[in-house]
Formats: sequence, structure tokens, C-alpha cells
Amino acid sequence: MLTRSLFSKNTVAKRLYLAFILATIIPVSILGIVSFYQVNGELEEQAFSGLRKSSKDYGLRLIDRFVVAESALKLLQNRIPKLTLAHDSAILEERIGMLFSHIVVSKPTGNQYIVGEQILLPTLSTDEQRVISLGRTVIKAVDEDESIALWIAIPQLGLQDHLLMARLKGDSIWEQEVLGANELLVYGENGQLWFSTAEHNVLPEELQQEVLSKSSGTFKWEDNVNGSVLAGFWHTPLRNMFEAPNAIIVQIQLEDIALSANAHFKSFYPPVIMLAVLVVLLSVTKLISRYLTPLSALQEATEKLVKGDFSYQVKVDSEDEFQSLANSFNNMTRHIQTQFDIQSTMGEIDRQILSVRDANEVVETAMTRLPETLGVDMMAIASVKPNSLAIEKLYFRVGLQPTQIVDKPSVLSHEDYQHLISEQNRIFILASSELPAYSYIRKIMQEQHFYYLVVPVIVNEQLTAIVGFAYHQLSAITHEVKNTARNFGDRIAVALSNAAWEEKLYNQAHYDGLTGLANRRVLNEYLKQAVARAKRDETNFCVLFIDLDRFKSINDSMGHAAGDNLLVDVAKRLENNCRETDLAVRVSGDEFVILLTEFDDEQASVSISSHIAKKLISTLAEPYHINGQTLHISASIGIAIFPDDGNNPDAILEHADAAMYHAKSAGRANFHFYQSAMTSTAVENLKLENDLRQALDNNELVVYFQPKFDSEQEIVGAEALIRWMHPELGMVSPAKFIPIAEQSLLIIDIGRWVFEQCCDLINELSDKNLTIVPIAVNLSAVEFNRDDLISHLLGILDKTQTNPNYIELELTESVALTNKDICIQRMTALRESGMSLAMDDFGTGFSSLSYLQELPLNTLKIDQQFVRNIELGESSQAIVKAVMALAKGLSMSVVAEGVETPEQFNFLAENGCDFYQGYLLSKPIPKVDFMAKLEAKK
Ligand SMILES: Nc1nc2c(ncn2[C@@H]2O[C@H](COP(=O)(O)O[C@H]3[C@@H](O)[C@H](n4cnc5c(=O)[nH]c(N)nc54)O[C@@H]3COP(=O)(O)O)[C@@H](O)[C@H]2O)c(=O)[nH]1
Repeated sequence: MLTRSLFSKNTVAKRLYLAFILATIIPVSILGIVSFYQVNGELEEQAFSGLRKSSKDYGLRLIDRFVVAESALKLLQNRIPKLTLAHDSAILEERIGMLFSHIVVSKPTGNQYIVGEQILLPTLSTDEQRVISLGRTVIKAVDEDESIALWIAIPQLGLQDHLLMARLKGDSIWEQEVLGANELLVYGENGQLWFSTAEHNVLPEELQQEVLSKSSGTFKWEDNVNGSVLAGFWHTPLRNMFEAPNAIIVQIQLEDIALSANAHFKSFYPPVIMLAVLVVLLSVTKLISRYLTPLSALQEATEKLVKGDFSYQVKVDSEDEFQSLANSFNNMTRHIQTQFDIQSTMGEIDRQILSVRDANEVVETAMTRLPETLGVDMMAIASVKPNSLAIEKLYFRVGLQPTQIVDKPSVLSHEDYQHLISEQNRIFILASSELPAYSYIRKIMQEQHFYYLVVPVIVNEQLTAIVGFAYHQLSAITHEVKNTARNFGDRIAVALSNAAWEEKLYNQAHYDGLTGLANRRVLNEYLKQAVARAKRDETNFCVLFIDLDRFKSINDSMGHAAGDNLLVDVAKRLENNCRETDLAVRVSGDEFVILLTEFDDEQASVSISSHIAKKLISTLAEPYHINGQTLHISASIGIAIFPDDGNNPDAILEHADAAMYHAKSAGRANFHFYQSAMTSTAVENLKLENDLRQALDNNELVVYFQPKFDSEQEIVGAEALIRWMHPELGMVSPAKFIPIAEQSLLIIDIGRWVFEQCCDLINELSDKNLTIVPIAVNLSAVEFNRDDLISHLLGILDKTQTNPNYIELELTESVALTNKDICIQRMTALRESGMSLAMDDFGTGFSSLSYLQELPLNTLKIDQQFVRNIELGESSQAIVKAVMALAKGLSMSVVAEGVETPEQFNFLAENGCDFYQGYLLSKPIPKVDFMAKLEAKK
């Protein structure tokens, strides 16, 4: 079964098997077949040569028998004269009658029958008679009725013409008993058949000729009667000894008998060969199986190894190289398994180092996985408190029992600490006999005649942990174990330093570096949780958005360090007024948020949050002692309540912010609950106002100049127009932020700054010797109405040493709406200072013409909307004409603004307009471009 599966699966087995067959079975089979035919041929040859030899032996014995017969006759020859006929004949007959049937003395006078009845004697030829007379024996075959008789004739000694002739008895001469299974044919050389044991001459004519023609030989033929027969023949040289024809002896044997050895051979040889082949096959199979079974087992094990099954062990008991290969393989898989476990443990630890902030989790993973991987008898990890000798936490595990954790188990001795620090970056082995010198071993591990592998973990030159592995056997602390211990020590070091670093990063990411309060990120997280909890429990929570009033001025006047200290103190006061469950957050510069959670209903939310807001406002308003100075600051607080004021973190925070702006715009140092009426525009404006406060300091404002032209399109002046490059919003239109600036009074600072910029331009033009043209500065009603207006403007003119004749102030009709007398007084003072005055946007206000008449104006600016409508019809044209006529009547010059088309320009020019301003001629341009235009004019 195993063998079959081995051969079906294993290609090597198949090939080996095939090779063995090619190398053994085929040669064996060929050898068998060749041997078979060889042996078969040999046996056949033997059968033939046996027949030939048998014929020869028979022939030689035939000669012997003729010699015996001759000798017997010769003996008789001497005795014949003495014979008394009757008595002696009887004796002779008895003695040699066994050889001869007739013995006759042939005489010229008649024949004397010594033995046997009277018989017709063979006729001897003259030659025969002659040779007999010479003493030679003649043997003659005589054809009798049904057979051939052999006669032997010798001379009768001493008697002329007397012959002694004897007829040989067939029995004695042919000696049939020696033939066995053979048939015998004896021919005379003339082809006369002398004797045959068969009934007739069985030889076919052609074979008989062959027999006669060769001295000896063999042959085979198919006998009609007996089937296949084999024969051997030999020419018996009777002529050498007698006067006789040679006798040809032919012995015949049935093939079955002659080749019985072949038959026998055929019957046993193929099975023997088959058996041999079978034995070879079995041996080969056994051999291949013996060698390939381990190979197959190794292959199977390798496949399991590839699939990650390292626990599989190959079982090979062949007690040869395969077994040692299997043992090596098993050792290798064990080693790989260990390595794999180590790598996977280290990988897990690495992952945790990367993903987990807490080094304890790394330690716990190591305690779970390393003991088995490293085959330790005991393992311990002690974390040492930074900058101390105290062991903070001890993890230890005996064998594979559960890990035990002990908090603050003991304190290291100074000697121990020094020893461990001195072993930095090393691992070392201690035997239990050395323990008295190192008491820390006792403190972190058990004493049980162990060998200890110790890894001190040093981070930033501080001992932060001790890792210990205990083994009963020193030999178990292999190179691999040491390496792993070292690697693990390194990882623990990384984990601990990472943890410290992570903690630092975490704090940086979650806490404000200056005040230590939570930051916006934590706030967002808390808000999410608060929303989820409040939704689940159907409770309320409040967000208090706190902004310090005029903090910027403290920063500006006392420096940023003082500002920072103030913020730290503010943070402390906020924290002190919060419950533990509340969250105080610094969201940006001077903005803070307090999250008050878990109110049962809105009423409680309102009363408690307003109470806390009041408390905070009064607490924050208390004096601060910073850098030896006493400071005061107030705070504005906006309150939003979940869920009425917003049902998600962003909304609730945004609305608290809006409420805070509301509180600020309502006079500062107070708090305000969010109301839905605080539209997004209002909130946006409040934010813009806040940003605008920083804009001047942050150099976000810039002044552009829009040239004014005469009818020849020559530059005759310019209007200063402010631009705001907001860092987030991009270019903000003055149409949008000037009203906010006016509302928040920021226009005062801004207006003065623009005025300074214009003075600087005039001075620069002068310095560069360029054409100086009057520059018009917009003056808002808020600015105009301030008492210090004139002193401020004059102060700047004085400071910058600017010629006021080059300054034109553009006022809108609204400036004159409040107090007519003061207005005229202020305008008169401005005129007297040397500056000129223009009425901007003329025609849009409702000032009476009589009032206009009283104002000390130099110029009227026709509002853009009238200019734009010029092309629409006669009524607009009539207004424009009327305004120009009015101006002429009042001795004022006229500036048309918003001139965008040549038609407008032409109409205005035809009707006596003095100056033109508009995109047709130039858009407002940066200072450098404006100066370039003036340079070109020069
Ligand atoms: N108190 C101050 N007010 C200022 C100051 N700078 C600007 N402003 C006022 O803001 C309003 C918007 O000004 P601005 O967007 O700059 O628009 C001015 C021109 O760019 C624009 N203009 C001029 N020519 C054309 C034109 O052909 N087509 C067209 N569509 N607009 C044109 O008109 C504005 C100038 O208006 P005015 O002041 O009335 O001459 C605006 O009311 C400014 O006054 C500042 O420093 N202080």
C-alpha cells in the first residue's frame, strides 16, 4: 500500500524503478533468452554428437566382433583336420555356434559343413579368392531372402583351394542390447542395408546419400511414422582390416528422447528466469522503497514546512544517512520553529511598540510568549522607577504558569544599581553560586539553583528595567537565547523610551504648553462624549466661551512674557473654579472654554452656568501681580447650552463663541447666553472685528491709491483706499470691514494709520523729486466726530513733516448730521490747517443745500451711482448736470467717481466736470505702481 502510494506520488521512485528495470530486468531477460537458446542448442548438439559417438562406438565394437569372429575361425582352422566329424561338429557348434550359424570348409571337392545345415555358400569373386589365398580375411554381405547375411571367409591352412567360410549369426554380430532406445541401421558402403532394427530402411533417399558420402555426421528429419527423429552415423573402416566394404553405422533416436534434456531444460529454465526477474523486481521495489520512503517523508515534511507547520517531525528509522538527514531536518524545523516564534514574538512586540503607548503591554506580551519560545524555567521583568532605585513593578513567570505581577516589590541596592548600569549594552550569565554578590536577582527571581541570563535595560543612561531568564541547565542558554534576550532588551528599551516620548507627545498633543490646560483637541473629544452622553441620558451640558478683554494691550504694553504669565494665572483661576468633572481648555491666545456637564434640565443649566460665569468674571477681574506690577483684566463669556443651542460639538462651540462676541460688543466684562438671533452674519462680523484688531499689528492692511485725472487724462491726485489681506479669508473688501471698524472704533487706529501712509507717500514723492499730487484720505464720521481729530491729524502732519496742502479729506454727508456747529467748526479748522475738504458720495445723503452752502468744502464728488446712470437716461444726466452746476455755483470743483465708460467720461467732460476717477482711467493700485505712474508723468 505504502509502496503503491510511494510509486504513484514519487517521480523519483518511478524513474529509479524504470532505471532499475532498464539496468537489470532487461539485461537479465536478454541473458536468459540468449542462454536459453544457447543451452538449448548445446543440448541439441550434445544429442547429435551422442548419436554420432554412439554410432562410432558401435562401429568399433562391430570391428571387434569381426576380429573375434576371424580369430575364432583361425583357431578353428587349425583344428579342422583333427575333427571327427560328428562328435567334433557338435562340440564346435556348442562353442562357437554362438558366433556363427554355419561354418563350412569349402573344397573343390565339395563343401564340408562343420556347423549348420547345408546352405548355399556365397560366391566369391576372383579377387576375393585371390586375397583369401594371400591370407586375408574376406567379409561378405550376402543378400538372402529377407535379410543380409554376413559371411567371413579365410583360407584353410595348408590346403590349396580350401576355404573356411562361416555365416555370422545376426544376434552375435549386431549386438542389439547396447542400442537402448536407439534404432540402428547398418549399410554397406555401396548402400546395401546390412541390418536394421527398424522394420525397413527408414532413411529417405537423399539422407542415405548424405550418409554414404560423408565419413561421419548427424542429421534430423521428419519421419512420417515416428515424427521428428535425430540420427548420427559413422563409417566403420572394415576395409583396413578385412577384405570387406566399410560398414556405415547409423543410429537413430526419436527427437523427444534425444532432446529430452532440452525439454527438461525448457521446462525449468523460463520459470527460473521469471523467478529471477521477480526476485530482481521485488528486490528493486524493496530497495527503492527503502530509500525513497525516507525521501518521501522528508518531502512531505518540507511541504508542511512550506505551509508553516513547523511542528511536524519526520520519522525515519533506516539507520543510515537518511535517518541522520531526517534528524538534521527535524533539528532544522525545530530551529526554524523557534526562530519563527522568536520573530513572531519580536514582531508582535515591535507592533506594540509602534502602536501602543503603554510599555506595560509590551512587557505583558513578552511574558506571555517568550518563556515558551526560549524554553526558560523562569522569566522576570522588573521596571525601575526613573531616577530612583525603586522597582516599580515586577512581572515574573515560573515555567509556563500564569504571569504574576507585583507592584513596588523592593528597592535595588546602590551596588546592584551600579553593577547593572556598568553592564550597559551587555547581557551576562550568573550562576546561583554568585547570587550573594548580586542581591537584585533574589529580589526579582527565585533561587532554585538556576543559571541566570540578565539583561539590564538602560534608557538615557538610566536603569529602566531588568530582564532576567533563569535556566536549570547552563547548556540551555544557547547563542540563540542570548541573542533573543539581547534583542528583547533592546526592544524593551525602545518601548520604555517610546513610552516616555509618547507621553511627552501625548501631552504636547493634548495639553497647552503654557498653561497646562487641555487643548482644543481634548475639548473636541470631550464635546463628542458629552453630546453622546447627554443624548443617551437626556441631560444638558454647557459650554462657556471666555475671551479676555483687551489682552492685546497688555501684551503690547508689558511684553509677551508678562502676557504669558497673565494667561497662566488666568488658567489657574479658571481651574480653581471648576469641578473635577468640568473641563477647562485653552483654545487659543486669550480664549478659554469651560465645559460644564450633566445638568438635569435647561433651567439648572442656565442657573448654574450663569452663576459660574459670574463667579469667573469676578475672579478673573481680581488684580494680578505680574513681574512686580499689578494688572487688571476683564473677561467676556458666551454660554451655549446643549441641546437647545446646538446639537453637535461644532455648533455648540460656535454658538458659545458667538455669544461671547455678543457679550463683548455689549460692553465687555459680562456674559451672554446664546440666542438664535445671533445670526451667522453677526457672528461673522464679530469675528471679523476680532481679527481686525490683530490686522494692523500683523501687517495685514495695505493702502492702494486710485488716481484722479483731469479732462486731459493727466493725473491730478489720488484717493487712498485701504485693503485687508486676511490670512484665512483673503482680500476683505473695505466696504465690509470699514463699517465694522467704525462700529468697534477700530477705525480710529486704522484711519490714523492710513493718514500716516499718505503723509509718507507725499514725503517720498517729494524726496524722489516726483510730481506731488494731492492725496485724498477718507475720514469716517466716527473719526470726524472725535474731539481729538484735529490734534491727532496735525500731530501726524507735524511728525511726518508733511505739507498739508497735499492732503484732501473726503467726508461723507453723514458727518454733518450730528452737530452742525461743531461740524462747521471742525471743518473750518481743518481747512485752516492747509488741508482741503471734499464731500464724498454727494447726492446720496439728505443734507440740505442751504446746509451745504455753509460747509467749507473745496470739492464735491458726484457719487458713482449717478455717474453709472448717465447712460440710462435724461433724468440721471439732469442730476449730474445739476450737481455740477451747484458745485460751480458754490465755487467748488467737481470730481466724478466711478467713471467706467468713455461715454460717461465724454458726457461729464462736455458738461464741465473738473476731475475724473474710475476704472476707465485706473483702478486703485499699489503705492509702487502709483509712484511709477507719477514718475512717467514727470
Ligand atoms: N474711512 C475710510 N473709508 C475707506 C477707506 N478706504 C476705503 N474706504 C471706503 O470703503 C468703501 C469701499 O471702498 P473700495 O472698495 O476701495 O471702493 C472704492 C473704489 O475702489 C471704488 N471705485 C472707484 N472707481 C470705480 C469704478 O469705476 N467702478 C466701481 N465699481 N468702483 C469704483 O469706489 C470706492 C471709492 O468710494 P469713495 O470712497 O466713495 O470715493 C468706500 O466707501 C471707501 O470710501 C479708508 O481708508 N478710510
